[in-house]
Amino acid sequence: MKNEGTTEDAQFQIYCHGPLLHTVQMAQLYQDSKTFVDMKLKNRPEKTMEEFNAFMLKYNDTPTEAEIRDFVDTHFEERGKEFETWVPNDWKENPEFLNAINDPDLKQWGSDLNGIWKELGRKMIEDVHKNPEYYSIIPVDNPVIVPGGRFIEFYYWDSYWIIRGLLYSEMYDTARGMIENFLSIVQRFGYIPNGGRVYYSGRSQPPFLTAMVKAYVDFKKDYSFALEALDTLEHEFEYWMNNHTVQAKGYDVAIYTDASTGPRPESYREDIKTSEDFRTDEDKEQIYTELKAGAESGMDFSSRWFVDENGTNDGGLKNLKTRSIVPVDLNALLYMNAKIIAEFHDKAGNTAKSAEYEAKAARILEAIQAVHWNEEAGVWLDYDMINQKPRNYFVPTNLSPLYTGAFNKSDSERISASVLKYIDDLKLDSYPGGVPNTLAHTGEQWDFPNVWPPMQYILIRGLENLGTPEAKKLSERWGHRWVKSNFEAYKQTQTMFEKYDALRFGGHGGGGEYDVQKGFGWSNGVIIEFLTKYGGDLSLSNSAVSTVSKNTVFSLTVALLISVFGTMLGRSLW
Ligand SMILES: OC[C@H]1O[C@H](O[C@H]2O[C@H](CO)[C@@H](O)[C@H](O)[C@H]2O)[C@H](O)[C@@H](O)[C@@H]1O
Repeated sequence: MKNEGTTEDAQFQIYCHGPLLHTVQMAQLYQDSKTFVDMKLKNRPEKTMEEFNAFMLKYNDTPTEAEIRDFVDTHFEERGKEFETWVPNDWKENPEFLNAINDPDLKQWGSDLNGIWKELGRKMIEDVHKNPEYYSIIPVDNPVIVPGGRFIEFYYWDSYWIIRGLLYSEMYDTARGMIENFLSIVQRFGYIPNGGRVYYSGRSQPPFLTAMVKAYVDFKKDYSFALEALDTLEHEFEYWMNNHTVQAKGYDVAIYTDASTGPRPESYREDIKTSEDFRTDEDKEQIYTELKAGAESGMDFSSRWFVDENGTNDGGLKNLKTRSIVPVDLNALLYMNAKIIAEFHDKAGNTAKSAEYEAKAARILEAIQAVHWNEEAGVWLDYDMINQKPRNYFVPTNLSPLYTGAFNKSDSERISASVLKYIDDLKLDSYPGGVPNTLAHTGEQWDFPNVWPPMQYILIRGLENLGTPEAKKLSERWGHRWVKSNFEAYKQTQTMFEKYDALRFGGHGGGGEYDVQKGFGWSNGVIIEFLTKYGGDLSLSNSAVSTVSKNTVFSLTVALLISVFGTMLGRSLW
């Protein structure tokens, strides 16, 4: 809640929480709930609120849908008004990475993807800076590359893969500008919101800012940028450690959570519906928080966050218990952040500070080992604080410590053997379209059979990082397959999707609360990096199917049958 009577409060009541938002969103004027909260105000927020109060009085608090539509048309402009056309001035027709690609069709695709950056660029008009209270967009100085589709503003963790892609495309100024926006947001708000809208306040996304700075510095060999950013990176790190940690098994561990009130503004009606079976206001508020914590994890939504009465991952959104599950990835990421901050301090000659962050990293590593490593499963697992037990369900993040380096390198051989056995036991190598996000068929978008680019990246780079010949071989195979499968989808549709389908080579994903989105920032970023990495060896003339194991056809048939039966029975059989 903001100070009553202020402009900020009126803006908050319109876009974040209050009767106006409730009235409009429940009237279901638009197919996508996000449309309304992206619209610009025609008058100052205080005046809009005054006129809304008069409007409600006139219609006895029960205006019809047509009257609400009329109110919205009179007081709001269509979405997208905050941007002007912008072509990044550092865009290059022929960045060097294209020369690393041998296959002519893949090279052309790389060039197409490089061209898509121009379509995904957004620059705010001057009026946003002068009159920010008329908009839900968070003003930032530099233009950004957005994910695409309905996502016309920055998203925190998406930007990591977008920035990496930009760096391979040699768009250094755009990449740096986006990082500088994030640094300034941490300085202004203390943390980075989920996305670039005021209605995303109260929750963040997996913390990748420090890794963004590291990526930039590694590309440009420009440590001075890291040193300028260092205070802010520490600030963000401490924000997570101070506001997101709980105790599990006697260790301080981080969880995803949320600090706002009410349903998600951008999915308001959907959250009200989910809360219908909860009786008290307090219980409704609890489920809203679980939903928003799920959004903070980036995996909104997934059986990963369901805990039913038996302590399993069965159920649906009503069973969300995001805040009671200690997530492997968040703790692994915080470990990586502490290590990078220690490295930057070391470069700056701040020996004591460097040691301080090394010690923080060591404590996080100890907690990851004690809370998440599971000898029986042979991998890291999320931890259920309600039932005080590990959650033995597959999510790619179970392998995320490999990517962030949160494992004991001297143990690589042993870890490699057990992780590869885990992959084999779960037949994770058997899906032609990539490794699914979970094995639970719930209809949620972060569940089976959807495959997400950031998770393929973390798996592929993590196995490479593990460093044994077997792990590296699998990493490469999955890398090749991911490129070929994305290419197949592109060849058929001329489109890059936000998510793909494990069961179909070249198939795109679906499910969840909105239609599959096209564009798409992180998908393009991951492919540009992988084309650079594998482009010398990859050829489209090798049959796609030859890149997957011999079990594929059998496993695929079984997977399809289970999916079909699961859908017929209306529940997960996975
Ligand atoms: O409107 C529903 C949700 O949409 C976003 O989440 C999804 O898209 C993001 C942008 O690509 C991505 O970062 C996230 O992982 C996706 O699940 C948004 O981030 C959510 O807060 C929002 O409720």
